[in-house]
Amino acid sequence: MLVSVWRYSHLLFAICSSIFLLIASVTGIILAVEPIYNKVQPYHVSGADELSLAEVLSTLNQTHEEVVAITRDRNGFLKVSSIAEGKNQDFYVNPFTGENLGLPIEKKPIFQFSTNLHRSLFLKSPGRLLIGLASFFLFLIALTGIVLIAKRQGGFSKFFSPIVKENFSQYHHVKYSRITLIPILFLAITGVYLSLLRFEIIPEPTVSLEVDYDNLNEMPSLSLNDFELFKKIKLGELRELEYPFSEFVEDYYIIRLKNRELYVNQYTGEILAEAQFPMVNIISSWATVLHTAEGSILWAIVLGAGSLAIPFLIVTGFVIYFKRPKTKIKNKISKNDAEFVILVGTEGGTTLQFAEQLQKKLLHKNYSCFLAMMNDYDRFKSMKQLIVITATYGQGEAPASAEKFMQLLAKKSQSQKFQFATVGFGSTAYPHFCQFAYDAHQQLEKLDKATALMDVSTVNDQSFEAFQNWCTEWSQLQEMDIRLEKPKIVGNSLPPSTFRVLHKDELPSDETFLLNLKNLNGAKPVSGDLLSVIPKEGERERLYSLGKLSDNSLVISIRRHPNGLCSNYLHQLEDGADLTAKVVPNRNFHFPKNSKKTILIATGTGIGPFLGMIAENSKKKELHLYWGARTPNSLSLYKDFIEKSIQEGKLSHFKTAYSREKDKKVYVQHLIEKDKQLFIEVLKKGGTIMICGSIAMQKEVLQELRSICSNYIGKDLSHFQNKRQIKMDCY
Ligand SMILES: Cc1cc2nc3c(=O)[nH]c(=O)nc-3n(C[C@H](O)[C@H](O)[C@H](O)COP(=O)(O)O)c2cc1C
Repeated sequence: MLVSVWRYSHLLFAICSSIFLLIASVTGIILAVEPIYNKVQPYHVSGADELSLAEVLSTLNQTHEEVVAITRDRNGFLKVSSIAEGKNQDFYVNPFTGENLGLPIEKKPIFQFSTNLHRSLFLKSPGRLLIGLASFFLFLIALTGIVLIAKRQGGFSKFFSPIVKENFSQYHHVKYSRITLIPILFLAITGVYLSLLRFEIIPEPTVSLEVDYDNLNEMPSLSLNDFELFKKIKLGELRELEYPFSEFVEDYYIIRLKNRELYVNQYTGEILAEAQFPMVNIISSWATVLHTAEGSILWAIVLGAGSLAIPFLIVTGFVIYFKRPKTKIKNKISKNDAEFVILVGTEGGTTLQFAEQLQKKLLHKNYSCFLAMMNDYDRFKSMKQLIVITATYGQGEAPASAEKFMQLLAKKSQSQKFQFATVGFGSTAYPHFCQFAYDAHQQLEKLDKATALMDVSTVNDQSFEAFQNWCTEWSQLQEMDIRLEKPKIVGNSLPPSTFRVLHKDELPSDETFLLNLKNLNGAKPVSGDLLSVIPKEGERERLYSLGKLSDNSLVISIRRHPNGLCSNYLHQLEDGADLTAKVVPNRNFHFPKNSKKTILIATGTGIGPFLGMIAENSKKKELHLYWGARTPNSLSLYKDFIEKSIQEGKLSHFKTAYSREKDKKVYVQHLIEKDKQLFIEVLKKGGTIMICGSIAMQKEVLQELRSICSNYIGKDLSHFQNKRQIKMDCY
């Protein structure tokens, strides 16, 4: 079924029931305290459950005047009902000695109030019905939620794989719903069951036993201690025992155990009648225990946690929904009049905002442009150019608004020829980076009438820079000049800060330099974050990976391009000059705090963020650096730093691969192949591998890692990518 159907059902059920669920869960949290409060009362006598009924009854008969009934409650406390001096009395006893331990626990007013609100909202039957329905909705919410998590994680087998942190609400909504799923399901199912019982939709039969009064015997008259049955029944099995009403043989003991009821002759100890409780009664008893946690501190805590999670999940769920960018599309040109058709695949709505910028600019330049979701693929009579801009979800699957695209492509053929271009929005934090964009592109290539204008372009983490780069390339092919505006959604960078240039280190032969910067105000970046620089007003931003050498010293490693506007702008900055730039958080590429062993792989200027990570490795965790460059001369920029770090124990090993050494070309993937034992060990022990540099290198490295994983670990690389053991920042 379509993800959108599951998602809207999940939301609809939550909207219908949220108020009642909030009331039920808040009162549920209070009521989870009651069984704990009861259980800790001093009426428990350890070992008593092993006593036989015969032993307990003879002790009670000796110590108390006229016992009429005994009850063993779910806390394991034994309560005696007796008549003393003509008065009825209830009290707890020590089953070994018969000692009176105290009066029955009285329900506290707060628990009484919460119980009434929890069960019926103080509205009697209509209230009970509403709460019953809310439980049913909770069950449906949990079911649809399970499917949504499975779809999000890429299948039921990956249900508990680590979650990529997109934002607070989304991350914690999934995280806590997974943890509390079991108690929530139990609460929902047992809640529905108890409501059905209450409304007698599930009838609870009563057991009726028949005694053969014509054959009652008073002989042989035995003492209680000699009743075979009473010697066999342990106190732990007992629920309730009623004494005979009188001394007439027609009156008998009534005994209720966990699963059956018995009548027993008061003189001979013979069983007069016996019946198993019907299955419904046993299920009802379990449903009550599971719903109320009576008698179990542990289960009360588990249910309390489940109740506590419900308001949290309701709030974060609504935040996710309301924060979602709007996905309504406005078109001035009809689909059959447009030469340019932009189709969007989105789930969270952000990709649409990028596409809207492109549509806006095309319309502004008087090109006829139509924008729609990929699920609205149709015959577009005037289309000359198709632009597919799509996110990827699950494990490389289509987002909600593109789920029908592949089928529609096959169904609705265009009558004219057209060109197409595909842009994938995704995140390298996921194993199948932009997979759906590649799949859609491949499918389009198969159409007779369609010709690909360019290869698939990818945009990592909604990078406006990457999208703008694609747009520049695409518009040049159209002989247009399009400069996009940043969509509002791309606002997660911090406000601009001023950075003072402390020092510049240069290697002219490699056209590479290092800039040491000091942040004069504002942002506190972490190594791996990005520095966004706009070299000239109106120009697009360029991003550089930051390394944090100390609180006062940041570093970026830059390759100077002959006509590169930004690299030349940065290059001409002298020591002491100020630079205005923004820090863009890049949380998927921060140094993993909990990884005991980490391998860093970089080529060229990709080493920049790693310099910071090494400098910050004051705990001297095992850290390996693999670095690829053209010649050994390229190392001179970093040599001193690396040697010092090795001496200080901040870097464990350093290995280089040079691609332009006389007769042997070595690339980082060759080093990985050679050192595969280390890579196997790091992956197996939960360590992390971080990759920074060119996309081409990333491809080769991933290929090498993939074969190590399948040949030597017996697992797919995606297993480790899912566990966030592979982190990448490649460009
Ligand atoms: C549950 C989930 C699964 C994702 N799976 C992938 C994936 O397999 N490959 C990928 O490149 N990106 C994946 N992403 C990242 C999204 O494609 C990316 O954040 C995109 O910009 C979202 O665009 P949208 O807001 O238009 O839906 C996933 C995101 C989420 C929340």
